[in-house]
Amino acid sequence: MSDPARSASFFDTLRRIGKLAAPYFRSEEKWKARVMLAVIVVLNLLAVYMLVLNNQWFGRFYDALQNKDQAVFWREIGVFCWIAAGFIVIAILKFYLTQLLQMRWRAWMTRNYLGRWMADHTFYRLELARYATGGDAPTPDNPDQRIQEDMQMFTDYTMTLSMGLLNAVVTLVSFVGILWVESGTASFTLGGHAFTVPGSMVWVALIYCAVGTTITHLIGRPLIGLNFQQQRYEADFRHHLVRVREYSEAIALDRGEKVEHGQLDLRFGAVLKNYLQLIKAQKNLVAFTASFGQASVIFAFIVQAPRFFSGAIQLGQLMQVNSAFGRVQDSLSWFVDNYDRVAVWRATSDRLTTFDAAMRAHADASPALSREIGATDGLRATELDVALPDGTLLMQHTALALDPGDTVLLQGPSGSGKSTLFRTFAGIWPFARGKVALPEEAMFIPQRPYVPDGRLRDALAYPRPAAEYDDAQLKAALDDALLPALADRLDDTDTWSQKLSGGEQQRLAIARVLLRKPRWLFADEATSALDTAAEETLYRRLSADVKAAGGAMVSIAHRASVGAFHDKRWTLVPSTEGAAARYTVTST
Ligand SMILES: Nc1ncnc2c1ncn2[C@@H]1O[C@H](COP(=O)(O)OP(=O)(O)OP(=O)(O)O)[C@@H](O)[C@H]1O
Repeated sequence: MSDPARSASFFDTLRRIGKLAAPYFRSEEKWKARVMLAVIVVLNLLAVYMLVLNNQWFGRFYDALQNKDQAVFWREIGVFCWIAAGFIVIAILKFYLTQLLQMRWRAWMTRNYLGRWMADHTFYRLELARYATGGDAPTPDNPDQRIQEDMQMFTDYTMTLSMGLLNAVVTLVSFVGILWVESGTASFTLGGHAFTVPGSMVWVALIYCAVGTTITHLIGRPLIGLNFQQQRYEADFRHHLVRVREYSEAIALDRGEKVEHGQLDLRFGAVLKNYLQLIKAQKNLVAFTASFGQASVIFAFIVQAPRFFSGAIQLGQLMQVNSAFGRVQDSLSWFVDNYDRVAVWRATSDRLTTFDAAMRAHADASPALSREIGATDGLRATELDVALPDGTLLMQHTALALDPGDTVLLQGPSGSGKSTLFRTFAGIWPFARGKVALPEEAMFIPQRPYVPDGRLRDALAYPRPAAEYDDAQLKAALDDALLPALADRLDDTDTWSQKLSGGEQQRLAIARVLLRKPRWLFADEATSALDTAAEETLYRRLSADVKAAGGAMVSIAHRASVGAFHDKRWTLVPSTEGAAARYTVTST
């Protein structure tokens, strides 16, 4: 995958961020969102106004001190209390509303992305697309991280950084005026010419911060790419940990701990290596920003010292200029202070942009396979081309038909594409072309059924709600699928995918079929883990059920005994040398 953080220009990134942020403010929640944002902006402006009041207060207060004017001193203490109270109320409101908006925004964005990811098999196809060649659509890694972490970071950073920038700009505008007036005119001679500079401290601040920003950018530039990589290494590490947990039994049986440990070490090593580089880059930046910050504490005093000691200005004015300089310098240093965060923000939004673009590309792609439901009495596949993600053709110009009452055994060598043909019929395989028509949606039993954790009745009814069936129906399905021992455990909650044996999970998948009673059934190695007697009982039942319902069944099975329960054969035969596709399908 390309690294957009490195290639995109700053304005390009801003455009991307705008594109990611805008949909929420145009969504069904737009009025709530816009009003909240407007209030937050007003609160930020008010906060700056309080700073201006505070600066003016500084002037009056220090003058009172210098003049030893007690009456003014106490009056100004009272004024300060009011300013401080306003400041506190604004700070609380600002914090609360900002967090609230951020949370709502994240919730909306997460739901929106989740909806798009789960729709139209996008979650499955994006995984497939990672191995595909030839497409120019971006291929995002670790969608889980993008949905769970990036969304939170994006909304957080967008809010805090944009409000911070707004604050900086408004503070700058407000205090530049004060600084201009209070810092007076500087006169100096250079090369025999006398110069007078109005608002001298404004220029000093500008030059000071321009130098600071440029140096920051030069020192901090590597952080953008490093942050981008860091998130990816962390996600890879986490992903591998999850895989070890999921396949714990298989790994333990294989004695694969050493290999997995090595793999985990490798991934964690990548995390650490990048992190070390990140720390080093950050250290340089911290060294500079800390020096820059410290220098600014005394910088204005040094520049103003001659005017103060010559008596041209009072202590109050000196303090006011110093505080105004501090504010101007603070705002101009926004970039210096936030470089780190801007780098993370940029990396996060780049990752979300890739994810968004991949989902869009998927949604916009017109499927090469036309799939029609309801227009025929049976399955009709015509001109069917099925390929692998890398473009290799498994079968070409294939025509297949399935009529009510048919029971077909799909045969062929391992890896020839039997399951892939099922995926094509199901409409989830994107590398297929041609036409498939079905009378209604069929039910598929995959090679490895998915058994969710939780209550047994939910796992049995999956993906339908368990409430659709009563206890008698659920128990009967378990009995008929040769799982009577589970019939009394409908309300038990467990990690079924780890507790049930392979054969029990296959029987649970068959129990689902018996419960749903589909007319059109595609079973992929549905009984491969069962003994022959159980296999015979279940196939006899399934075949009788679909025939009675006026439908049909296609099964993939390697065991010859299964053939007895099927009237027809579809066979994938290796093609002759030089043929475009690897296999040809014969129907007998
Ligand atoms: N997601 C994928 N990405 C790349 N190749 C894939 C993917 N899924 C399947 N394939 C490849 O497609 C080919 C056909 O796979 P498929 O599972 O359809 O074979 P099969 O005939 O059902 O095999 P078996 O009898 O062993 O189950 C195999 O070479 C497999 O490696």
